[in-house]
Amino acid sequence: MHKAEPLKLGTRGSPLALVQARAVAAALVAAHGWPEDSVEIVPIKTTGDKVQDRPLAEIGGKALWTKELDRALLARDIDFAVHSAKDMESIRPDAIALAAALPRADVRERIIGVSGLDALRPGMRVGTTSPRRAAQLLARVPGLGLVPFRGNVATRLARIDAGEADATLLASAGLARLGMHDVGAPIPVEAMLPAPGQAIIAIEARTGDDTVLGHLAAINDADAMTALVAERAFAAALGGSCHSPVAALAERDGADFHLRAEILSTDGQERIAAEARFSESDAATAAETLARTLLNRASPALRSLFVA
Ligand SMILES: NCc1[nH]cc(CCC(=O)O)c1CC(=O)O
Repeated sequence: MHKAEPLKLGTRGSPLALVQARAVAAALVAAHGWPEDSVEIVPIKTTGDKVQDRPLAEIGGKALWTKELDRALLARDIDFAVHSAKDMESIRPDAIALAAALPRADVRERIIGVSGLDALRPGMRVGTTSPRRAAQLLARVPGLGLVPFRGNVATRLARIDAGEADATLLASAGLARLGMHDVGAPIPVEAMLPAPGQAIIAIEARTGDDTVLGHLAAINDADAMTALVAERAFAAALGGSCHSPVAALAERDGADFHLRAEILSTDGQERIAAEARFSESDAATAAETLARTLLNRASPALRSLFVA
């Protein structure tokens, strides 16, 4: 049974965020057989959207994508919030609960501007402000130039067209959701491991709001949620900031899950990778153990990028 009052879905207002919000609204309406207008999309501008000219790491990190949505959620201006899981801090307020994850899209990165990773040469310029992407690229091609490249997907593509850099990297999932299925070349995860949460749309609601949490449970994808729990527990256990180059990918493998992860120095010179197998019930503990293993193998300098 659905009440007359629509459920309010909070989202950022970027084109990608709005597509993702519509996907969540459509999934909810379909799962419950509700009328179209039973979910209202409420776009909310975040600090991350307002400040476009500086790297995220410099202006305060991932909280800038969530703060205004958190506030609206706790003030009951919205009933739940939709996020790119990749953009969420690894530690979230206790009053906010991870309610559901949509089925994961293509986890791969795509390279735009050149034919593939192998085409990159020292001295070429790649546009990115992601410490992970920068470090992964520098690990492969020392001497690569990096230019700061923020802004939404369309802006970044326009900057390549304008010659501001030779290449850039974007998540395949975001491009596909924007209808750009053929832009750039996909990079195998073996060559470039994605960010924790990449290609997962996550939904948060108020802790204890059992009505809303119950509605959202109907659209949860159990495998995506398990992967997300593992990847986020890994990132949280590392204790890094948005300056710390971290990659992690958990995937179902038969009855179990397989987690691959790596941490890198900012210049890509040091790269520590490891993997683990785990069952659904111990996603978080297995990921925390893997994080400690990686930190133990890291040099003091690399470790200092993580544990305070
Ligand atoms: N940092 C911005 C962001 N957040 C989520 C995606 C892509 C969609 C996803 O991974 O779910 C993107 C763009 C990109 O990095 O290419």
